[in-house]
Amino acid sequence: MRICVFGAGAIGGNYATRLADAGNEVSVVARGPHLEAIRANGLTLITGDRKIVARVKASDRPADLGPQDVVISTLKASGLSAIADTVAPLLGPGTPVVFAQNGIPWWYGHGLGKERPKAPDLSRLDPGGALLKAVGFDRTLGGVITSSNHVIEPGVVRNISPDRNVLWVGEPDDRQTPRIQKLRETLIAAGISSPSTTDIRYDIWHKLMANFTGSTLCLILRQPTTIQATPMVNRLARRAHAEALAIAAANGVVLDDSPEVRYGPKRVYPDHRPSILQDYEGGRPMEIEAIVRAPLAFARSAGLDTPTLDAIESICVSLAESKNLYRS
Ligand SMILES: NC(=O)C1=CN([C@@H]2O[C@H](COP(=O)(O)OP(=O)(O)OC[C@H]3O[C@@H](n4cnc5c(N)ncnc54)[C@H](OP(=O)(O)O)[C@@H]3O)[C@@H](O)[C@H]2O)C=CC1
Ligand SMILES: CC(C)(CO)C(=O)C(=O)O
Repeated sequence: MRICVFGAGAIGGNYATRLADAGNEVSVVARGPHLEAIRANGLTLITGDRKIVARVKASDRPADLGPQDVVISTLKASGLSAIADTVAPLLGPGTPVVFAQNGIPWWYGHGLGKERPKAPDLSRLDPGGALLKAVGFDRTLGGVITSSNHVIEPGVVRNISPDRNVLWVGEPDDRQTPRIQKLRETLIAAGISSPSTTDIRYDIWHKLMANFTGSTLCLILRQPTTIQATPMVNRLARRAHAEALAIAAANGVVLDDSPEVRYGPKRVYPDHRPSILQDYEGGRPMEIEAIVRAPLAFARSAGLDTPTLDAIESICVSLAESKNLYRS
């Protein structure tokens, strides 16, 4: 399969290396020293005691890479304008674009079943409707990630969750189409788990519980995910979690996500600095809109009180704005 991974950083580097190693014709859109290193030495993934090196075509100009069977965007939600501006040369007549990311995606309101309330205004996730114009809903596929990765030096990605390396993919209206089936088979053959899903929004909200109620606290405390093992922080995470569950439920997504499993004593905390904290520390634009503010827009449209999450929101926004990494 001809696959372009657009934004092959921590997550995309992991997926691109595995997909290339499995025999697909993989190209990547990357930039800066990371791009130079990929061109010089290939893309390297270190996972457990394995080291996989893949030679992939790499460019910062999608026009160099040509039409694809599928494009997988692993850009930050805050960086998706790159897709809007430059994706066109990667698109053949039927090329789908998977938006693999954390948080509420820009297309969430499209394909929403009638049994669920209308989504709130999410236009800040796609300013000016640029993604809609450049990609369109027909090509759009959702992608939900569970995998912990860091770019440890240009061209080299370390995966610290070798047993959890998942990419759920789904149509916005949850139809089980041949293109979803084929994509899942391709991912699975490359060692990326891709369970079938009949409700991609369930997976979006389920993953969001980790980022909205846990990564945000790591950001505030500038600590890895292990902070949730501290009793007082753990109580705060549980309060945030209860509010977030209520937001999802009010929007028709009833999650099977018990606080005991997510924040209970049996939980094993990987020593991972969540990507939103990595961005803050690295001075990169932060996914505040998709991970914090959009979910709270759902709370407001449902008339819910969310005092804990409101406090978390105000601190996260203030931190991000203080470094110019987000603008309200
Ligand atoms: N990292 C993790 O462990 C996890 C991340 N996620 C989610 O996955 C998504 C991707 O995150 P992650 O992989 O960490 O992000 P990264 O920043 O590591 O990867 C994105 C890559 O895209 C590059 N890029 C951005 N804009 C362009 C452009 N215009 N042209 C070429 N390259 C570009 C970035 O380059 P540059 O560095 O120069 O900006 C970077 O290398 C996010 O939604 C994140 O929340 C989900 C689970 C875990
Ligand atoms: C949940 C977590 C922390 C790891 O998968 C993540 O999504 C991130 O780093 O953004």
